[in-house]
Amino acid sequence: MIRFENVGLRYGMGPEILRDISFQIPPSSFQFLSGPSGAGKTTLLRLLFMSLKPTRGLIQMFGKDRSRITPRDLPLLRRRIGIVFQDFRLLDHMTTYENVALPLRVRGREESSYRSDVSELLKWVGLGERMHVLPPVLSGGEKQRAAIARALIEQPEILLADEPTGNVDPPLARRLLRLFIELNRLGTAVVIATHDLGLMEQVDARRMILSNGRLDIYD
Ligand SMILES: Nc1ncnc2c1ncn2[C@@H]1O[C@H](COP(=O)(O)OP(=O)(O)OP(=O)(O)O)[C@@H](O)[C@H]1O
Repeated sequence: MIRFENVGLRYGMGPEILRDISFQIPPSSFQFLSGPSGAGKTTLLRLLFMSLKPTRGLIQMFGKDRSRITPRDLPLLRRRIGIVFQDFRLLDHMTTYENVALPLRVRGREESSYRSDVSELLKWVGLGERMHVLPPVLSGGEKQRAAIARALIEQPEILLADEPTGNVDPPLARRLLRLFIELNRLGTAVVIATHDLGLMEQVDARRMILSNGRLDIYD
């Protein structure tokens, strides 16, 4: 589904943040992406989301060569990727329901065609009672779950999550992890960037560890 070969990345004239990174993400796989602060986890997620281009190496996304993907191709390809950013990026003037429905509305879908899907998904992440409130009223964990629901509404083939348990207490972190595992069982590939060792110990999953620009993989 996704293949990186000898990928390198530097910002501007700075040092290479990622060096000779090679890995594949198979469909329906589950992996943690870890490493010390500043190791390049967010940078690698941005390469996977195609919001950055590598400075060298080969990336294939869904069988397409990244260097041949134009800005016009991006919206369609990105629909196959769900992403949860570290800072959630919810729109404060829209309700939780409207935030989650937004990707579908932007595509011109009629509300009647997706209303029940959005409600079901919000119930699945445990926000059934909170769907009509504005994000500023939500707790950190609720915002996190709203951002996850928004990333999932288009049924992506892969979910990328940047420190999804960064701002939540351990019971909620376990609950979010169960949600990701359940999603993965339903067939979605999952990449969770985290430096929470406790979280990683709870699942027997592939670990991709970044340090000093290099990537080690433990299957
Ligand atoms: N837009 C940018 N321009 C220049 N340097 C950047 C940019 N974004 C990130 N960096 C640098 O790249 C390195 C990797 O950053 P990145 O955010 O990918 O690390 P991270 O592993 O996600 O860190 P954390 O765990 O602290 O979130 C850091 O040294 C950072 O300062």
